[in-house]
Amino acid sequence: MTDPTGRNAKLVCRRLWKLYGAEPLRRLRERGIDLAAADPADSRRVATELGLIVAAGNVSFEVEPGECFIVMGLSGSGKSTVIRCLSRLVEPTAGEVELDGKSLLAMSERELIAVRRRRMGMVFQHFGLFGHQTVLENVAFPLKVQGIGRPEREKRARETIELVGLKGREESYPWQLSGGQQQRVGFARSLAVGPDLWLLDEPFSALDPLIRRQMQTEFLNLKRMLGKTVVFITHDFLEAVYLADRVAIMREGEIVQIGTPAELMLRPATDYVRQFTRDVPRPMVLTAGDIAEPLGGNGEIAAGAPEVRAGTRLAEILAQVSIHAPTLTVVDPAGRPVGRLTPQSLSRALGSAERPA
Ligand SMILES: Nc1ncnc2c1ncn2[C@@H]1O[C@H](COP(=O)(O)OP(=O)(O)OP(=O)(O)O)[C@@H](O)[C@H]1O
Repeated sequence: MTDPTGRNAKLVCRRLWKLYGAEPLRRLRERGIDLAAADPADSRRVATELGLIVAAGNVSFEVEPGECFIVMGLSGSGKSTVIRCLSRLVEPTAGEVELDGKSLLAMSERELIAVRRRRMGMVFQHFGLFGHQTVLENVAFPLKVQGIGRPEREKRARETIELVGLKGREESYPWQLSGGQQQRVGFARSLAVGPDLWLLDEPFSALDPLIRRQMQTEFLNLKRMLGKTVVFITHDFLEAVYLADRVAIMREGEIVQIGTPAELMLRPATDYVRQFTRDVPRPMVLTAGDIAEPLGGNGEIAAGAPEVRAGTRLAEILAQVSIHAPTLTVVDPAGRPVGRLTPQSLSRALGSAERPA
């Protein structure tokens, strides 16, 4: 699908519903509800009256090529349901999922299996490794399923194992590895087929905090290096703001807000979102560009004002200048002025006060 700006979304999820309970579509129809056309609030109300569980209710988002899109929500909010619907491991009740403009819901079982095997890489919380197979066999497995001969699949598996930092452990069994190493095998296995969509369902939740932080950094490096389009599920807001280009916050099967980490922090749509943003160390997440004030009417910049790149984190700026510093000129990567950073905007961003709309 092409969005209004003419860009092509890699993945589109539109008006997706997943209702648990007996014969949801028939029973909703009897009550005059067509999920595709009805007002979502009416659909939800009637579904609830019928005793159905709304695991996903009217979920819509688009993911750009190369974007890391994180779905964040507390337990039971519907995150796993959504990510499973994207690959049809869970069959949606209604809605649309498109990968590169092609409907996944319209695909035959055969086509779907081919897409899953060749174009999607999936990582799960509990690693999902085969305990009786070596690291090499685990990673080569998806290639074996594709019918690729042993020499080629082992070559590719070894390359991917090296990519995730496990060179030398090819002959180990999962039980001989730490949790972090096991998840690296999970990553390698999901990447071995060279997928263009990488789906990760709470990949770090089972890891100790320190290992988790290390794996998050390595995930970011891998993601940057490989340029994959990512949909990532987490219940940890800090993890989401650290890793995401954009975050969708879910509650009771619905998306409450979608935005960049900075947008969620500076302009939370509801108190629910605001609660998550409270504990985030703002200087570590917000950048000069996020809080820059517009330049004057004719793009004037203060004469002699020191420059700072738009992508510079506030923590870095604070380490160099005092909060009482003069106004800074914010410049884009080409050095063009794009805004200004005043002591007031800086202190407002660091306090709890939100930026005026
Ligand atoms: N197979 C099922 N049958 C009935 N209800 C289900 C089923 N799977 C999920 N649900 C319900 O759907 C809702 C969303 O569940 P889901 O697992 O998607 O949430 P989640 O945000 O991923 O939670 P968690 O982080 O605990 O895994 C919950 O109320 C859950 O009980």
